[in-house]
Amino acid sequence: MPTSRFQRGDSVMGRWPGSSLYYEVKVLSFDGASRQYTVVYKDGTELELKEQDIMNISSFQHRSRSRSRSPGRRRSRSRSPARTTRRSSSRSAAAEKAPPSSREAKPKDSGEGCLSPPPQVNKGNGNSSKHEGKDNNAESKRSEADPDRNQTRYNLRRRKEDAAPEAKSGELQQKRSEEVPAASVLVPLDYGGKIGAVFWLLFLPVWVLLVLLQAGLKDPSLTNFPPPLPPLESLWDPHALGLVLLWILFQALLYILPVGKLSDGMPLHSGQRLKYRTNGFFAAAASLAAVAAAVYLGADLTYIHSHFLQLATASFLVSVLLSVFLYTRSRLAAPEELAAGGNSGNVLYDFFKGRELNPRLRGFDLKFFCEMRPGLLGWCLINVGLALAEMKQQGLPAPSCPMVLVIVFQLLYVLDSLWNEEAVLTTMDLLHEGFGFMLAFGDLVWVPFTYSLQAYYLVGHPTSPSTPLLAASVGLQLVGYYIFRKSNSEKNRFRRDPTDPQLAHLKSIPTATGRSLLVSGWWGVVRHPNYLGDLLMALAWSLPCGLSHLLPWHYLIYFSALLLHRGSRITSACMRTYGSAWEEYCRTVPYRIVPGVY
Ligand SMILES: NC(=O)C1=CN([C@@H]2O[C@H](COP(=O)(O)OP(=O)(O)OC[C@H]3O[C@@H](n4cnc5c(N)ncnc54)[C@H](OP(=O)(O)O)[C@@H]3O)[C@@H](O)[C@H]2O)C=CC1
Ligand SMILES: CC(C)=CCC[C@@H](C)[C@H]1CC=C2C3=C(CC[C@@]21C)[C@@]1(C)CC[C@H](O)C(C)(C)[C@@H]1CC3
Repeated sequence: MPTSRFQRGDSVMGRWPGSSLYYEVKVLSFDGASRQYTVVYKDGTELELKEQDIMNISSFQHRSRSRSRSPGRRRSRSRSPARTTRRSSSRSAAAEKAPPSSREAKPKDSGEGCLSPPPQVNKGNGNSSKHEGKDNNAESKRSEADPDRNQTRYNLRRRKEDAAPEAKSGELQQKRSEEVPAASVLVPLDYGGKIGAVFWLLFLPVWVLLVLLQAGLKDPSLTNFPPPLPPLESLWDPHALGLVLLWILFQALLYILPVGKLSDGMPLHSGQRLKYRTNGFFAAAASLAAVAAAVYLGADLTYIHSHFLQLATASFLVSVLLSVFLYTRSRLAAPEELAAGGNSGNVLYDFFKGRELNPRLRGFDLKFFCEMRPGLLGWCLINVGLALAEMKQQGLPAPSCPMVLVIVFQLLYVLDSLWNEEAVLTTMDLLHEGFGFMLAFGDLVWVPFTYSLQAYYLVGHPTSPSTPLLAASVGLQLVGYYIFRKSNSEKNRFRRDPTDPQLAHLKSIPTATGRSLLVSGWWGVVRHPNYLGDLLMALAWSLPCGLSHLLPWHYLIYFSALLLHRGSRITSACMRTYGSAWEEYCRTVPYRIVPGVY
């Protein structure tokens, strides 16, 4: 190899095709004509890499290993990312159980074998877009017709002794779980970075206050925005705080009761799987019984309407205290326990975004609990209180038709998420997000007090929507719910057990991480079919409130923005994790949310 930078036998870092991950490899040969190196990974996988994808080991920052509190968090030297990539077929089953993505890696806690060199890190993120869009339809069709093409793109050659990896997949996964290196992928700052975090920290609470005040106006037209501010002390009510705390503690009690299933979370970076008590439906039933008993004993639920701002303020205080607690305890957490991007070094950004991935108090999972219980069930309770307030205020014998539709639709949404609580364990927040102010505030304030805006609006603003509008609303809810549930369950089932016989008809693309990407079924229609269903439902919740004001459309507008942003974050993160396999997915499934449109 006269003109090559590296010689046969040299240990170098080789970039995994299409990703920003580098693994330690040994040079086998160099082809001067194509300027490609043939390299071999530690597990024997051979791969041809372009010259520019090979780097000197010394150019990588091997940061010092951090302390680890858990024996499960051992890192070892890299095996090939292809280790569990087996075949491209409708199933890449065994591989699916490999440990989670590099997205959970911590920049300051690099493993030894799989690294991203600082200069390259962000380059990979933008790659996907060039493959997206209508122009790739022809390519997409070819891919769909022949999914095996995906595998050949990686140009893998396996050593003879690895030729039948399926036979020992169980053992292999076990090893991978223990040995997976921490890929040191630097995650770009989100939400506008440090300045953005400060902005959101101030803006979100103020926005909730303004929106709620606006909804209380007799004429909540845009011309009357912003509404006059009340004296700040009127927002504070210790009784409201007591009720909020009582509600949260009651939900916590239900959560810890040894009732219902203990579900496995997805494998963590260490390979460990956390257990989650998924008794959400039981909690809903018990809450209903408790509220019914309270009403029977004389509790007046219209208090919720008359003290809406005070209850929201109390919840806000709880969310701030919780965020401070989460941030403080995260300073004591081992780096392995932090979410990717949860350690920017900027206090306000980290406080906002959240540092720790799965903060737990003796098995009590704070993130899962807050996301699924007090806020979601609180939203339903608030809706019931608002329906009673509507009857009282408007002198109705029963809630109005729009009110019934809105609260029944939303109740269905919440009960469905609690019935399928296990599926939440494969969503983005549970898998990748740190728990900080954004989620604490989102779960405890934003969800219960802004998601109930339609009902709050209807209390003071009676509407009489036409029958076709109401029918459209019911239709959208049913169709949206069907798409939402089917797609979420399909992905959850696939992530949990890719060999599930019910998914045998589906095609998937294997990826370098060992997990596969669904490329047919719901996830072959668009890349975020669950968002499509969710958005249709959001539309169904606003329609019964009519078109006179923007307020009842607040959820749809915010939610569209949230999902567009989430979609792009998922794209960037999956691009970092899955590299060219994700590009292949984007080519095969060119549309994101609305087939043929976006
Ligand atoms: N009502 C509300 O306020 C909100 C509702 N939602 C809803 O929550 C649900 C979950 O949303 P969200 O967590 O954002 O996103 P997803 O549930 O879609 O989770 C994204 C993850 O799914 C995995 N994934 C993506 N594509 C594929 C594929 N083709 N095959 C297999 N796995 C794939 C990836 O994880 P990996 O590969 O790492 O496993 C990806 O990071 C949605 O229905 C959404 O509408 C979300 C936010 C707010
Ligand atoms: C503006 C702001 C503070 C945003 C924070 C975002 C959070 C409000 C949302 C992030 C993901 C969420 C999910 C749900 C509620 C809203 C938040 C917390 C969810 C629990 C709603 C019910 C669904 O069925 C769901 C379980 C799929 C969903 C999960 C994501």
